[in-house]
Amino acid sequence: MATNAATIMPKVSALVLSLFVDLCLFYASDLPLIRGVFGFFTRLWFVAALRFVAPTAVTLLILGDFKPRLIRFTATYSLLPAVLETGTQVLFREETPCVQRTDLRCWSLFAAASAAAALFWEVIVPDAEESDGEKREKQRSRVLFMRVLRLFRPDYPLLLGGLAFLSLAVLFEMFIPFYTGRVIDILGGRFQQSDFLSALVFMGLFSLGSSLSAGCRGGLFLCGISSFTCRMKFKLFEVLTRQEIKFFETTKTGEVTSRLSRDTTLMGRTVCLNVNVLLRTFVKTVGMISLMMNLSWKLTFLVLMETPVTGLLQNIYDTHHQRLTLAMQDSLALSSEAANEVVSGIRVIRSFKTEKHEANRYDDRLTDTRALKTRRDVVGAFYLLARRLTGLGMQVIMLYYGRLFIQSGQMTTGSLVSFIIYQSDLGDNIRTLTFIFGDMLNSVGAAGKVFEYLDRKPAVSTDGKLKPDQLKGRVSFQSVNFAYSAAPSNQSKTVLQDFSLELKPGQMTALVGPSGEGKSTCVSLLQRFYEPQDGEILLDDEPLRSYDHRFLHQKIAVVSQDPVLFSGSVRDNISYGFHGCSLDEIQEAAGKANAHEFIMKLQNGYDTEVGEGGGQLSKSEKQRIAIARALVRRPQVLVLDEITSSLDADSENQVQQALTRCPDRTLLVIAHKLRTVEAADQIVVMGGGRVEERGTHQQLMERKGSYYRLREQLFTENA
Ligand SMILES: Nc1ncnc2c1ncn2[C@@H]1O[C@H](COP(=O)(O)OP(=O)(O)OP(=O)(O)O)[C@@H](O)[C@H]1O
Repeated sequence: MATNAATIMPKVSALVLSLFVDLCLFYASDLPLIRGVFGFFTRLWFVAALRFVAPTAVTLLILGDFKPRLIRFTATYSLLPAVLETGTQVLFREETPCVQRTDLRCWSLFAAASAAAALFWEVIVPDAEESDGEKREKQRSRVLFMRVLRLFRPDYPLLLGGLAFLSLAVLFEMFIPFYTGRVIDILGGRFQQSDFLSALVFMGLFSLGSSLSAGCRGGLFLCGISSFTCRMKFKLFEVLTRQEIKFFETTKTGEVTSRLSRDTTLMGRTVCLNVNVLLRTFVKTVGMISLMMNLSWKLTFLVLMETPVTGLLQNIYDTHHQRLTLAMQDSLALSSEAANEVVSGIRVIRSFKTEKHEANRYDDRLTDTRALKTRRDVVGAFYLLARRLTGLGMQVIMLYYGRLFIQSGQMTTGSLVSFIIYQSDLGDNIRTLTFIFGDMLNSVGAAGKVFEYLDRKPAVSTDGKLKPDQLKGRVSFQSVNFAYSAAPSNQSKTVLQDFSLELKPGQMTALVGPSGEGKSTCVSLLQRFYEPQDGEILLDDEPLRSYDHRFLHQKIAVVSQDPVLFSGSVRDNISYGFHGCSLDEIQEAAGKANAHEFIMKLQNGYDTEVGEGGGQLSKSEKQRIAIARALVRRPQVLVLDEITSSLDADSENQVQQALTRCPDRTLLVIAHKLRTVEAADQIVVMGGGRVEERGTHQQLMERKGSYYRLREQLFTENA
């Protein structure tokens, strides 16, 4: 109860005080002193402004804020008398009874009319109550917009040039209708050759100036936008390549490529073009209104009355259009995602013969997009119809009064023609000005997506600095716990549990265990693709994360079971990421990997192109190039993850020999071939995310533990 009173009292006080102030002003406006000082129209509009400002100030002082609906009501209420009087004077050359004496009935009438108008507005276009979230969203849009503008900084000279030409183009353009009117007047009145010629020359000059400036403006803006887009694409690509592996596993390829190609382009274009449109429209509108006022201020006021109606139409249209456009963008993204999936998985699709199914799936998504597009177009068509009808109605009224003004000698035919040409553009310009700011903020949606990636800090940091001159290569996993997803909501199981392992320099360790026990996960952790949730992985007693990223990957080299090659020559692929190595070093590494011979038989030897993803080579050849790529950096720790599965016995022997020839290197091998594992100095059997057994082949066989029991399951060839 007490709380209610506490909230109601300030509101009642604000209302009473505002009414009091307003009534004082209402009566004061009729004082002889005021009438004596101001002219008729000046007094009307001055009092209107005071009657808007005073109650607003009172309410603000008492309540501390001013709701939009209250602003609308106060504006209508204070301006209505001035608009009515001006309109009556202009159109009928009479005064209303209300202006002749201050009458409380007039005051009540205006108050009631404004209340009715405000009520009508509330019912037709109610204020969307802005939640905190929406306010934050708007604030965020503003910040994003300013950030995009700041990123344009290197292109400011181009943009400023564009703006200068923009202003020139608009100014020149504005004078063309004026001279059109003059030509008509000259033709319709007493024809004067010199006047006619000078009007034509000016018209021609202004047209030429406007076209040239518009061309330069467009060119400079487009250059600015394309330079910005290139910069953004590069920046984004750089940031993307630094992200951790998990990011790529959880983010769809379509989404990443769409940000790189579509959103970066959209971001520069929409923001830049919106600023362009805003400035152009502003300059044009101000210029047009002044020229129109010059031709006939009465007609200008009449024309401006159309603005609230078109504003309302635009508001309704924008709300629906934006909603449908967003839905369409999402739907388009889904379609391109479906297409991407098909292209990348075409082999699987072919082998399962699901081409028809995939085509239907794509078609379904296209149908959704089309339905949304149709709805958006229908809304657009209705809006266009309503806008045309309003415009047409206004033109009829304008022509009617224009004729009256010509008859009474207040205008010439030429001025009316000029006026009509200006008017045809004015509505569009005012509409654009009213809504462009909102549009500008909405257009940063794409920028928001790009910034989301640009600001993303990789979960696995790569800012270690350690680069020792000497590295022994001792690796130890110390009580490592790891799950692919650490989020409690995610049901992903723990892959490594209290896992400890020591890899010594000069020793070969074989990691064996049933499928899915976490062998490859150990390798991924060693490469720092992921960070363990608990425990530590040390290299020469220092945590892996403290090493310089490039140094670490040079010292720990991994050859995986499914190596990836990039398009380029064999030589490029072997020296990939290890710039400055000589052909001799490359050939030496290729020799150790048993690849030199087959490379020399290729058409261009080491300069032969391997095709996209190494598609022109066999699996074994790709594998051997990948081994050479690892060996060329002379790594201290070498990891071979099931490489022997795709090598023939001959290659396997050669590689094995080459690897054992380097006595200081730490070697970790994951293999399913007993022949490979037998040679290891230590065999580690994994089970349940832990080390179950360790020892040499001989020791483990004698122990008759899990290694002995599982050997049928562990190795592809029989023991
Ligand atoms: N990127 C990943 N995201 C989530 N889970 C994964 C990921 N990679 C592997 N796993 C899961 O982690 C577990 C261990 O996988 P890992 O590939 O390390 O086993 P593995 O012992 O090397 O198996 P294999 O001998 O078949 O290669 C499996 O249950 C697997 O499903």
